[in-house]
Amino acid sequence: MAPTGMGSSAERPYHHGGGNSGSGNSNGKAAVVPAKTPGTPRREQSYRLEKAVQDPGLKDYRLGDCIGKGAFGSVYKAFNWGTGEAVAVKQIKIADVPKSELRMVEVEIDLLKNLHVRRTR
Ligand SMILES: Nc1ncnc2c1ncn2[C@@H]1O[C@H](COP(=O)(O)OP(=O)(O)OP(=O)(O)O)[C@@H](O)[C@H]1O
Repeated sequence: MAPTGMGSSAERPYHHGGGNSGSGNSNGKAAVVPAKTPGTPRREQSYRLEKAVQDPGLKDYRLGDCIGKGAFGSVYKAFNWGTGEAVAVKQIKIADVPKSELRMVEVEIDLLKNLHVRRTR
């Protein structure tokens, strides 16, 4: 995510929703969004063993288990040290994104930045 230790293939964090987490580097992007409400279908089991790269730009967050995978990235459980908020961090390896899809990824990131999901209980 995007969060961590990066060359051109590394991922840079890009986050929102609960904290002041730094800027990361310029090679990848990550988004931090509130975790979905309980009961939302997830694919947690299959990704338990995959570990997130703890990007310095996400120093305010502790990244945990991988809870899902999309076309270009992985989503991890995360915890905001400052607020105690549980969030989901999506890491996208920019090097893996075809140039023709980059714009779409940027649009998704903008959407996620403005997304605020509240727990219902
Ligand atoms: N905020 C969230 N809380 C909990 N789980 C999430 C959250 N966001 C994503 N996930 C999980 O991570 C998976 C991957 O999400 P991601 O947004 O990367 O891809 P997608 O939208 O499902 O697929 P694609 O990348 O093909 O569009 C989701 O299917 C879901 O299981």
